[in-house]
Amino acid sequence: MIHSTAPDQIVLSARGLRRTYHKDKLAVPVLRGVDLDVETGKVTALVGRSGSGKSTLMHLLATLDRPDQGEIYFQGKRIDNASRSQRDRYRNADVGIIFQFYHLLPELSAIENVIAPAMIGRSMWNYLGQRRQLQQRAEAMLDRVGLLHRAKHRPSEMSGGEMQRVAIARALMTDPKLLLADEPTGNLDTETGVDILKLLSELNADDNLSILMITHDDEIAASADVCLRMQDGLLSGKTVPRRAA
Ligand SMILES: Nc1ncnc2c1ncn2[C@@H]1O[C@H](COP(=O)(O)OP(=O)(O)OP(=O)(O)O)[C@@H](O)[C@H]1O
Repeated sequence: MIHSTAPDQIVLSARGLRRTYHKDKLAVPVLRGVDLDVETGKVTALVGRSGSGKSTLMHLLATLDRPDQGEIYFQGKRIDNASRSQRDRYRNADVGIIFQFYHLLPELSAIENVIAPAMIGRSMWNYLGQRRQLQQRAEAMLDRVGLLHRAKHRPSEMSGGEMQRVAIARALMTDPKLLLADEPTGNLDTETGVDILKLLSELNADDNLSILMITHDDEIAASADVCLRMQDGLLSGKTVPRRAA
């Protein structure tokens, strides 16, 4: 165990996670027994050299992939072996997920992209009944990320920073407790990256949103509350003082 924090102060935890990829009869053990505690209300950075398994771990934590061994708990409840519908609920509502390359749908406007995941699993009638509420919520989230004026723009008409803001607004639609971010500034210039980090920091401070963020950037890692390092398929962690903005 990395921290000796009380369970209600841990939003997400993992014990003994193992994941081995198999390619051309070759076994590539990537995670060799990862223990992890993500503290509630904190920004946690996940660092490590390229290929060390950060994205593999993030995929397991997001239930986009399953571990070969080990357990994952969200707010004390086991999720890695939960039913498909429980895992869908966790992935679609309990956590928000953002990626380096935004993963927006190119044919949809910003606001349609923000609303789109809310349509998954709803019948058309159910969606139509709640359309006004979803629209209002999406507008509020776009406003929260400073992008309401771009609501009708498509991704091709937006900058990288703007697209990442749309992705963040989309992730916030369900009022998640935890944001999982895989290199959220990795595709942005330094200045835009700083703006996105400021926004994430505000969401953490104002809305008590817990954040787990993969980063290659030492400065970003140093600005987090906790920094976890992936090395040789295992995690080591330390708490760092958050630098004054
Ligand atoms: N589907 C897969 N099949 C086989 N090997 C894979 C697969 N996905 C990842 N790997 C291998 O697993 C290792 C870890 O990959 P992963 O993407 O988790 O690393 P990372 O730390 O996120 O790297 P980066 O910082 O470059 O994004 C790498 O050696 C990669 O080649």
